Amino acid sequence: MSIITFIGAGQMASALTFPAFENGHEVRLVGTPLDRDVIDGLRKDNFHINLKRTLHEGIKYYQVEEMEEAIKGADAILGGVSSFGVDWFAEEVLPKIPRNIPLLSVTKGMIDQEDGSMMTYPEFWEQTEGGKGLSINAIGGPCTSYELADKDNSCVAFCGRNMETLHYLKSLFTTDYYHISCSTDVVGVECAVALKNAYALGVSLAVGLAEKKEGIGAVHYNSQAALFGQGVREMRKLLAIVGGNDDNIVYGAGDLYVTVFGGRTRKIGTLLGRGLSFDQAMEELKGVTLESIVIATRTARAVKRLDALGKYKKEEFPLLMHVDEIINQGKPVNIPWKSFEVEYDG
Ligand SMILES: NC(=O)C1=CN([C@@H]2O[C@H](COP(=O)(O)OP(=O)(O)OC[C@H]3O[C@@H](n4cnc5c(N)ncnc54)[C@H](OP(=O)(O)O)[C@@H]3O)[C@@H](O)[C@H]2O)C=CC1
Ligand SMILES: O=C(CO)COP(=O)(O)O
Repeated sequence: MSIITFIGAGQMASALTFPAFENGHEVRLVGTPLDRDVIDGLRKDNFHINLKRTLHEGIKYYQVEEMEEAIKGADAILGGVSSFGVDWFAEEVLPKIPRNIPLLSVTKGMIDQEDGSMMTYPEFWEQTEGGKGLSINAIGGPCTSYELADKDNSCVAFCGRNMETLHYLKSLFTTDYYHISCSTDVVGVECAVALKNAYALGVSLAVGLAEKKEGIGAVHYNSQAALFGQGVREMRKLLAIVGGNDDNIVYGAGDLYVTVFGGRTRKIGTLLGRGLSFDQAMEELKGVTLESIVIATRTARAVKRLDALGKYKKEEFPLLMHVDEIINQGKPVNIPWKSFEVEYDG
């Protein structure tokens, strides 16, 4: 038995308590300063108010002030914040983690740099004062939290610098429904699964466009599939730009699929497609975790920098550029269908 301390009681970290606890490990779940009500609720009856699932009896719950006690004696740390908690995690959590135990993070996203390159969150954390010398690993791949809690079969990737550490982390979480590949291509896995959030917004515009035309509930798959295909094409190019292995497109495309059908990102794309302005859509979705806005903005900024430096042409990313126009310039949805046409002679 190992002791695993989960920091951040969001939906995904809480869902991951299922495989960990079922493997016989001691599970300690620590809330962030924003998770107070979540932890209070869990202490009462094990019900997670956001995940809407009852966690296993026997999990230990901690408020943020009790974090150090929860870390004491732990064999591994699971980081559960979203992109919005990345700085808090760097400042308040990383310095408290003993250097001899590994961190596994669920956070999906990347940070754009001045030179147009993109940095993964593990790389970012490794460079912070508190992250120096820590083994920082991450989870990517298609897996929505509530379906993991319901034990639907999921295939994900754990990535990090050291294969032995990844094998250890895998041994903690692997079950007959949670299937884990391991990869030392951190930038490849992380880039693929971060980008899917930007493109999931793009694909779900078609969901809203169909509803705008024919009423709520109307569905058309041709347009969704066209945007899905274009999204995969642009993701592959971006994967090549960051130097990730092309095979990671499996995690990116799989994650795009699950997010379009079951993710929160679908909600914003749908509202925009129906004709709401970006501000109206954001107002309607107040309180929902929407990382797609952050990653689409950052990736588009990186592409525009690369274009300005003469390294790549932004016209090669028409879907990303349109998503960026919608969310950052208040432009209406007007999918650039013709720019998706290509010629291949050869
Ligand atoms: N949900 C899913 O199905 C999946 C999610 N992921 C990834 O996991 C990560 C977490 O997602 P998920 O659990 O769903 O998100 P949630 O919004 O449920 O949880 C996010 C966590 O981060 C905390 N947090 C948010 N903002 C801050 C902040 N400013 N300072 C400190 N803590 C903060 C949250 O506190 P609070 O809840 O109070 O806001 C919560 O503990 C994301 O990067 C997501 O992409 C990966 C796979 C699947
Ligand atoms: O990452 C996810 C599934 O793998 C969840 O996506 P959302 O953040 O859109 O819910």
